Amino acid sequence: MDREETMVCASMTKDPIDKLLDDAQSGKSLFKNREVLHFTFIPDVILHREDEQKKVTQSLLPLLKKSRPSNLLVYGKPGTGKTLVVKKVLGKIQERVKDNSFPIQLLYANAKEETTLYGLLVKLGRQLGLTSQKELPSTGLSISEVFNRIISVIEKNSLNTVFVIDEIDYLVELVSKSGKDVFYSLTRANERLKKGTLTLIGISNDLTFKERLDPRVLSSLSEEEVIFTNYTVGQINEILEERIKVAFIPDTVDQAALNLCSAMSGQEHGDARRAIDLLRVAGEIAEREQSDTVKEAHIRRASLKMEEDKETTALNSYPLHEKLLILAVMKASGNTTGEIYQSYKNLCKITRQKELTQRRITQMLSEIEMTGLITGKIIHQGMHGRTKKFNLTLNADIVKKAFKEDLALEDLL
Ligand SMILES: Nc1ncnc2c1ncn2[C@@H]1O[C@H](COP(=O)(O)OP(=O)(O)OP(=O)(O)O)[C@@H](O)[C@H]1O
Repeated sequence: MDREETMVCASMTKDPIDKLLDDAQSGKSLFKNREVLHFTFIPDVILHREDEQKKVTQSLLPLLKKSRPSNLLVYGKPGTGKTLVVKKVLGKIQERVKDNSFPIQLLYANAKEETTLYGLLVKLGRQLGLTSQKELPSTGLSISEVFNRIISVIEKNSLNTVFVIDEIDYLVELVSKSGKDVFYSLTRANERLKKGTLTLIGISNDLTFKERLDPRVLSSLSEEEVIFTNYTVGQINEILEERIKVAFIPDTVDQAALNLCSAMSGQEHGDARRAIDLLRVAGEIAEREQSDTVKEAHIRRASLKMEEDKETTALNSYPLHEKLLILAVMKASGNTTGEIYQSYKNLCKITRQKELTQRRITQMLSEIEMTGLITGKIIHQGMHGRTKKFNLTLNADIVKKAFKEDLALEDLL
């Protein structure tokens, strides 16, 4: 075997892990600084949000003058820069007041990440220094006691606190399960505080959530309001252009790819988060392929991948019987509720699960329908009344791939 043949042979037999690592080390990178594409990055310039930045700053100005600002409610569609603007304004204020006698303490929690109101309050309490289980146990106290302990620390240390609660609409759900009055108390905490202050900033992307609030809570939560409008496709394009300058090596993102990315993210309501995510994923795909630039095709593939990832996450988060039911829709001989139930019972038999009643399964089908993974249509059958027919909206391969990890479903895939 001559030298060339030996090399060809070696590259054919190369360990697949080594090959990938070698390619990554020797190959060119398209990114200059990948971190700036992460959603927590705060850019120097926030484009097209001049008005909103001014309003949020004005509303929080009293902090600079050592007094308490009004509670503030910020709302607008997802990815319109709400969190970014609030964090930037608060960061700048904190920078200016850190040496004076009115230091402010920022506390941040995302209500969507918590499953109980108790959990949310504990998260805030920990940031106030109630770090031990003795000071604030993770479970077991009444909600009002947790709240009292938070208020006591603020008072004892004369703290000027700003509670930022992102996705506050989820708090409404948490509150409806327990502690209605605590939400009210939180918005009115200042009336109770003899020393220190508490300002609440609520951020929401559900424009209808206000209608679900108790009017008393609403009036104190939204003493001031700032509404974030949607970005246009052109604005998204400019936001992306700025981000590309700091994230990518010059001239590595094709103009056509940039335009497509803005158009895809701007179509619905101008979601800057989606646009930046799409660009990041496309960049990773292009880099993996060792392409010289990010092209339109990479944006399209990134969009498909993100859609698939979202569906896979949704599918995996279902409990076992919902998963069985989705597979039953896929495998049923027809698509009426009766045929799907028959198919579901078969799958229960194979997996040795105790089947649920038809009534419960019909209800479950409607619940899954609401998430969009299946669609239902009522069919009128003349004198035989009417029936509902269900279809999967997803590609069957995505379902199989998602459920592959679930050992209980092994025999069905
Ligand atoms: N005007 C802008 N200039 C630069 N980047 C922006 C701008 N608006 C939003 N972004 C970026 O878009 C992403 C989403 O922004 P942000 O988290 O502020 O949105 P949001 O309105 O709070 O969304 P959600 O309601 O879903 O939490 C972040 O990465 C942010 O840096």
